[in-house]
Amino acid sequence: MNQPNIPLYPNGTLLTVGTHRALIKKYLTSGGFAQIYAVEITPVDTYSKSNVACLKRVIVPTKSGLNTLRAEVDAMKLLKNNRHVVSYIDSNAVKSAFNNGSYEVLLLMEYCEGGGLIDFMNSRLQNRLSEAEILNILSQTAQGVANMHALQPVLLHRDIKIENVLRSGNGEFKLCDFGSVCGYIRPPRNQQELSYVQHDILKNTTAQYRCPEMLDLYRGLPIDEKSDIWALGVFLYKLCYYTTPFEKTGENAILHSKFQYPAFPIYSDRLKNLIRVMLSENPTKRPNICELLEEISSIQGVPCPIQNFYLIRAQQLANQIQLQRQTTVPKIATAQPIQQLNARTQTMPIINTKANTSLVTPITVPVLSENTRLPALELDIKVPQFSPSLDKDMYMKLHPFQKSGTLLTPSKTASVSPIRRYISRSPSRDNTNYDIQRRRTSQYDHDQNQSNYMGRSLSRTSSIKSTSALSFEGNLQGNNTGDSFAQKFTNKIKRVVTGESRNASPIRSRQDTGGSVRSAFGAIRGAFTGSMRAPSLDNNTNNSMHNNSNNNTSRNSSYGRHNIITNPIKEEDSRNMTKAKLAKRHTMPPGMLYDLENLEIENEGYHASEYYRSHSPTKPFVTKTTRDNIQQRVQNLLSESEQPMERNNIDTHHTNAVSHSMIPRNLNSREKDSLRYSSVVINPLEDIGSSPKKAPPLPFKPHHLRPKPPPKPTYLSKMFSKERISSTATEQLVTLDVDTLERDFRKRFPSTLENR
Ligand SMILES: Nc1ncnc2c1ncn2[C@@H]1O[C@H](COP(=O)(O)OP(=O)(O)OP(=O)(O)O)[C@@H](O)[C@H]1O
Repeated sequence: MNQPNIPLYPNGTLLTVGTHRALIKKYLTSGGFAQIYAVEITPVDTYSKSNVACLKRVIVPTKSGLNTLRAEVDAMKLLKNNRHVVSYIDSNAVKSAFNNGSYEVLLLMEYCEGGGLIDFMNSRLQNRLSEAEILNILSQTAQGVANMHALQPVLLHRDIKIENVLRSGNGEFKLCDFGSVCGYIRPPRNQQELSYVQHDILKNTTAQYRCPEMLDLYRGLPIDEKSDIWALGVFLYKLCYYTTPFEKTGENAILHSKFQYPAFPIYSDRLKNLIRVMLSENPTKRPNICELLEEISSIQGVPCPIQNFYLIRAQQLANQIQLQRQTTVPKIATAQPIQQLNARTQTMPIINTKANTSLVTPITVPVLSENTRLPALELDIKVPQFSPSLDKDMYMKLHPFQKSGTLLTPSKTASVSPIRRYISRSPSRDNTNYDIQRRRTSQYDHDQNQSNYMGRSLSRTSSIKSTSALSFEGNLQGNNTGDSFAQKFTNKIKRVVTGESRNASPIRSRQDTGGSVRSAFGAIRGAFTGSMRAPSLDNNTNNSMHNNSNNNTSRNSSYGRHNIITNPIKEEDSRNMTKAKLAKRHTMPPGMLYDLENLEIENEGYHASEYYRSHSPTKPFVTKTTRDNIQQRVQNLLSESEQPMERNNIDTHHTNAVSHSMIPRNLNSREKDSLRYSSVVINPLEDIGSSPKKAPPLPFKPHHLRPKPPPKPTYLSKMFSKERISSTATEQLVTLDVDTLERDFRKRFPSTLENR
């Protein structure tokens, strides 16, 4: 849309804008599409209580242009009365008196006396912004963005940049220019859609702020909230260094997120790391807006200004599933409560950063509405603060979120950010900084603890701001043993879905390194499809709550075997699932997996992943046949590893650590050890059959240098006098006659037994 050359309104011009009258006081500037004026309005704006406002005048040459303007106005209406969004006051559209057939749109909004952020930055060319100032600006801008991302369906800004942040008279920063807003953009499914999306992106975004998935649509990734996070990353970089990270390097650098930090000015590693994670090439590795705000607040040492609405939604979803399960029988009863639930909104408290910390401003979180877009942060009811005087029964009746809301502690502790779990203190350009290994110790209870994690790569799966602030009902009762949120969340969801108690849940192991919010969703999906996650995938360990059959397995764990607790009923299923998952993991870029899986589910059989895999210029070309081959190979590997093998057949390609059952009996202990601990990285893409690598021949060890085996207990020498104990023999050990054992024990420790 090009701005036609039209004369400016002279000062003193009186206009009618919707229900307001506006008197032109001063022409301010012209944007790419608009003239901007300071005006005096009557009646005064109810939100700002001011009679000074800003008038944006846009000439729209065509009707389609009018639609674009309508989208901007609608977005502003949705985001009205938010502290960090330029607030909408009124608007109208009239036929233009200057250009035949064109329209003139007048948009009244809150006046930002402080001008643009760009002006503020220009005033600090010599004395660059301090880290505190940068964090303050970023936090306020991110809060504006959070208002958009909290909407359902989500609203993307798509043009976050320095130029689109303004400063109010009292120094607050506000997001403006909603002319590019849109919803989630699914990956285009054909060439036509692709051209359309490409054109739309070129038109509505700013080159330096475009994310990799916008530049390379063949990646088959959706354009979602993470594209705004990328733009915020560029925004943050520019706040620090007054230039964008890809200013000189261009598109190729954006595609692979290659950038450097200038030596000056000097900022903390933590801030630099924040830039790094926000500019992750893989959108799933970028924090969401809530996680971002949690981290910013943590660095600032203030409470996080918002609650993590993504988690709240997940909890609501879990609640709905529980409700659905409870009301499934009889079937007729299900429809009504679920519909009612969908139409409802849940009020959540939100803490204002700058306001008195005791003040709890409720945030309305829309509950899974299907078509309606609901405003995110409307003022609604207040949630009572929990105090000892609060009636316990009343507290128990509260919604779980209200309960957790009552436990919000606006102390420094609450500001501890879980994002630190996955942000390494030392900046690195490697995206693999996200260590998916879960930390087992208590990490985020205390500010002090934060220092313990300096320099460590921590899990990003835990994305809740603090256990005290957001923990679910069940978790509030237990002490925080350091299990990450993801684990608790997975357990919670699983319990919600299956109705089983925490103790009985097989996914409670501390060594469950696979737990994540995603796995929780997997559980939800499992509930929908009727297939819960395979227990063996959870890599559970010894669990005293398990039944006797499991105890045998867990006991084995002390002998260095994998601590996988298998469910005898589903063992076969779970093994198949493991194989399939392994095969799939090996054939796809990990970041794409989840999106593509979802995409295919959404598109009901439309194999978008196939399409994009075969068209992507940046990803290796993996056809279905190749993938099948790989899957086949991985399956072969798995089945081979289950077979006992002779030494000559042992292919160290196949395994990292050779299992006991694979070690032939006729080897001496040294040979066995060297086999057991030989570590070779599996490369599933390598053609296994073509070049089998054999274990290097072991050097001969003279007999006198070999360690002498310890003397065998008498009962063993009787029963297995000729053969060494095999792995199967351990089972027979357990079935040994008690009398024999006691006799042997008495012989070895006579006094102990006699004292009894
Ligand atoms: N509410 C406001 N208060 C004060 N100044 C404003 C306000 N809104 C806009 N401006 C000023 O006008 C400039 C242009 O506004 P805006 O970005 O909304 O117009 P635009 O035509 O969409 O511009 P572009 O598309 O080039 O970003 C802003 O950069 C800012 O300096």
